[in-house]
Amino acid sequence: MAFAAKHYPGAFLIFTSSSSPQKRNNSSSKPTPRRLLRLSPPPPLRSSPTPSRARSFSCRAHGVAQQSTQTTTLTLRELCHGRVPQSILTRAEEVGYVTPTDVQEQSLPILLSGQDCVLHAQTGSGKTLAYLLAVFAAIDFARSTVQAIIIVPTRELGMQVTKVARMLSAKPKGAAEKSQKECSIMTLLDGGMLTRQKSWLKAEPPHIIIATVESLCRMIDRNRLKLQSITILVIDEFDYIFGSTRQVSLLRKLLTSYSSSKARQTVLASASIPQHNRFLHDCVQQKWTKRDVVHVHVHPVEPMPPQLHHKFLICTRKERLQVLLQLLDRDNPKSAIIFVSEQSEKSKKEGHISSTTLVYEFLKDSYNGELDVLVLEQDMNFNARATSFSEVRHKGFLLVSTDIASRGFDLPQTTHIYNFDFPKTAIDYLHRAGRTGRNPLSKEICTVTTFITQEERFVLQKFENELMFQCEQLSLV
Ligand SMILES: Nc1ncnc2c1ncn2[C@@H]1O[C@H](COP(=O)(O)OP(=O)(O)OP(=O)(O)O)[C@@H](O)[C@H]1O
Repeated sequence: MAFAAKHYPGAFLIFTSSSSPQKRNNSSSKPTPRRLLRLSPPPPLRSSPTPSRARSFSCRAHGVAQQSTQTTTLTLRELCHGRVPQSILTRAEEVGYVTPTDVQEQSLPILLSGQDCVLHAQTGSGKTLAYLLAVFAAIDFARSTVQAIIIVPTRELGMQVTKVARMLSAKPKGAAEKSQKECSIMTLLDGGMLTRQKSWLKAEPPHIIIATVESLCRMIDRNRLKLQSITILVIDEFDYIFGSTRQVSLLRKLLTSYSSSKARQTVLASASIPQHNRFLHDCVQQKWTKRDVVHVHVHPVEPMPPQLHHKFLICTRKERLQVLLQLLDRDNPKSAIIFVSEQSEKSKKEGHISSTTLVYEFLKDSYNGELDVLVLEQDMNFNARATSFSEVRHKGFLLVSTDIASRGFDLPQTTHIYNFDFPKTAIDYLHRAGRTGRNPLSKEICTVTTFITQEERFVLQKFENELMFQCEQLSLV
């Protein structure tokens, strides 16, 4: 750190700290990553007239000398002490959140100090709890104004985050009836007229709003909602929202015109940030965040959870359904998600059957009611989507889905992922694979199997290099 500060004043600083010895040992059997963590800081962005003061924290430097041997044995309660209300911490313990995960351990001191933060850590690593604790620390329950906004890319992720937030803000067991004012949480998600929310905003504004960017901006544009009192703005899966041409302009408005980065704490979370140095620079330049935004980058040389086993199988498209059935029989998954590609507009117009329907119908016939087969895709109406989403929550299932389920979906019982159709990009692979292995404190092995044609082997190899994992070939018997 001293070296970086001396040689690159005002540039990105990379801090390297080790995780606990136990956690380090877990990764010792992993294949050697093909890229090593760069320990020296990148050169300053000379083209930038405003030097960025963003800082990067990287923990668990893999395969390089450790600069620090610091280990944390603090519990979540100790990490949050004096910042997060006691009732929230008690609830967190009641639902089983006692030991912090790596990303929580690294980010909470920064988040709870009120600094802007880019949370960059593997899928299933516990980013949601980290930012929710920061939200609860930032709001004053006694004030009836909207103080926190959490932006999510999809309705399903919004429902999930709301569930966790409400679980944390519920009254702890045995707490006095009126120990403190309750935290109210409203959702503004796509689908529906949001009539109830309009009256709610008028009568007594909630403390926290969890919203998709389009629904939130619609409320602001119609003067139903003002953001002058917000103290914290979180954008979950922000790289996905920035990547959507429909949503990006609204997001920019939200970050700069509807509220100012100076007046709020801004937290951006994702497991994938392509060109993250460039992105941090943009955050400062575009005034999406304050200049001292911190980049908490956990496991930078291991973008995917270590407990995932990656396999691939070469077969023709015609063989795929039968091969899927064979694999399901052999793997006997507790629960599995089968990812298929979204049907193109052209294919719809030509009247072809979608991959989702094809696989769903096939599996339903094959299992004949023995196993719950569900489907989720963009084109379904919101009620049907909500039904599928709540049905998969509590039991074993086979969920056939497009990439709509690949971001943020937390179904910890999922033991297997099948890429029935090949993911378009390495980032898509990472997020699909990340729907399994979602118990950050467990070492249970979960499997990701990708069906490819001979021609697609080359592309999968590229994904392996980019995401630093190894894929084992399965053969057909
Ligand atoms: N401290 C903790 N102790 C035990 N379980 C935890 C802890 N923190 C989070 N979890 C659990 O880990 C799982 C994954 O957490 P979460 O959904 O926050 O991951 P994420 O980092 O947001 O992943 P993604 O990038 O895929 O959205 C959840 O089931 C959550 O309940």
